[in-house]
Amino acid sequence: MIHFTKMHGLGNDFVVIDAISQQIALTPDHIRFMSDRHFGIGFDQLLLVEKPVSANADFKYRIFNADGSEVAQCGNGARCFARFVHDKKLTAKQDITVDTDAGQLVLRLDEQGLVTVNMGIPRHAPAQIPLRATEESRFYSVEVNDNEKAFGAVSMGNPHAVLQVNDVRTAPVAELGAALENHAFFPERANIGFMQIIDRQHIKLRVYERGAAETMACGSGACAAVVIGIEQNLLDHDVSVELPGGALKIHWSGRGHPVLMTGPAVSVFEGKIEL
Ligand SMILES: N[C@H](CCC[C@H](N)C(=O)O)C(=O)O
Repeated sequence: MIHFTKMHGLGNDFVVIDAISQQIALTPDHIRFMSDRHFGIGFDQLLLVEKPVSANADFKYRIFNADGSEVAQCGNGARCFARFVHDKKLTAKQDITVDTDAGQLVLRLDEQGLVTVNMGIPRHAPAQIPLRATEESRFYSVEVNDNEKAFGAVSMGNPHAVLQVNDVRTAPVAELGAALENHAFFPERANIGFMQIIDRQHIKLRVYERGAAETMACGSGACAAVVIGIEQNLLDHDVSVELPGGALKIHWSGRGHPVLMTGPAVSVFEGKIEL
């Protein structure tokens, strides 16, 4: 029997499991079953809370997409992680350091119940995203569905491509998102963002996520869109990102600095499942 908590960050939903007090051995098939919204529990990602790897960290944070793939970053999940370990009294710290497969994050729960995550320093080099490109560029382009598509790309610990669109409501998220997610240009696939610039401090964004399809919100996607928008000189350093599930505040001071993301994290229900 596995005890879990169902949570969400702006509608990007998660099953969160304390894998410190419970012995967990999940296969990709287990994860795909649990993520199924008809035959399982239903989630975009599954988050495991584990013992830290580094001496200075409080926990290890592991992330699995609905398709069973393990990945190294999930921004909305990081906020829920902070709320989970706080509510379960696994820590009394306000600033929580977690190890991930892409480095460390620092999570801060504030008095209003919002969580600010230091999402780390963006990676721009093609080999770090990764991309099948030799030169770094503010705009890449590939042919997809017989059309040339231009986009910015960055890693927040996971790969993101961001296209600018005139209106997110009419953007071809499902079709173009799926085609680009699996394009050969991305050796490890990619999360695909569709960004509408409102002004230099406000964007609207929809994200077709790697391994989960379109979600109500994508925290690392919001960070990636702001970084790419700043790199393309379209945005200032503090941006409100409006996603279908709600808004995130993103701050980035520029190259060599970490991205800070602030937003809510909600627990919905407790459950248990027999696999
Ligand atoms: N689909 C992402 C992981 C979840 C990211 C998203 N839920 C977030 O809030 O950052 C990937 O495969 O890299």
